[in-house]
Amino acid sequence: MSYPIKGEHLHKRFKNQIVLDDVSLTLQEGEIYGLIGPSGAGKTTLVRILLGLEKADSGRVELFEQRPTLNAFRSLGYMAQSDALYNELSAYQNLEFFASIQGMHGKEKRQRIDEVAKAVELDQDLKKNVSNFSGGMKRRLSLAAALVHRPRLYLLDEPTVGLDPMIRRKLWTLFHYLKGKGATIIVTTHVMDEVAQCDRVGLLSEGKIIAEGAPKALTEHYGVPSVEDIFITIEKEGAKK
Ligand SMILES: Nc1ncnc2c1ncn2[C@@H]1O[C@H](COP(=O)(O)OP(=O)(O)OP(=O)(O)O)[C@@H](O)[C@H]1O
Repeated sequence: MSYPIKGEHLHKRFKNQIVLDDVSLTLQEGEIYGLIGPSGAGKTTLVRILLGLEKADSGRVELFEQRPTLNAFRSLGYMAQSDALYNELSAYQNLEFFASIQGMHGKEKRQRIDEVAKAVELDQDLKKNVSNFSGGMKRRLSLAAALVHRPRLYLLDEPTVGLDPMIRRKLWTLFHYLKGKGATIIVTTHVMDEVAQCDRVGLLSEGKIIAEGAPKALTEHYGVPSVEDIFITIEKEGAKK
């Protein structure tokens, strides 16, 4: 079994606030791993450190079992929480830009842009300027940009925020399809019905992973109806000590 991503003993502080406190996690190839936690728990910071966009104060990150290299970064697809799109360009031009910086060109690039645009149901909107897009359309375009170079590992930070339930469901079908093709996905979410679709979840609270495992096994272990209740149970246990 190979590990597309491994973070060991990660610590991060912003000024005197401890944001990550000895976090370790290892993703297995071909799994969907959900990073769950209340607002401010440190999910985005963790994802950014795993990606190399933020530096940990201490700890170690490996991508595809090596210290991160530029080549390894080319195998990543990142969808940030806020859309990093060019508003004055069309959706097509945006995808063309992201495909080009990943070294794609010619017919392959054009075909791939059509493919990813269809996958997120924006194929009819490719000529429109992004400034005319709704929030949900921008989210979908950001996802298409993360998919365009066929990465092996996806880091998706709240990919479905602001999307209606139908589109959300379709995107999850797409995530399962990507997984079926061998991709590994780490996804942050607040949406509890999405949690159940993950192979494993890590519960992040105040900068620590307080529980990790398959959603069903976790809820059974804690004897609670939902993953959300695990946070409450652990908090109550902590308060008793
Ligand atoms: N660049 C920064 N400078 C200072 N503080 C920061 C910075 N980035 C994040 N923080 C703080 O670190 C904490 C964790 O933030 P982070 O964005 O990782 O949380 P999150 O779990 O992703 O939250 P959300 O679900 O709301 O996106 C927050 O208190 C945030 O204010």
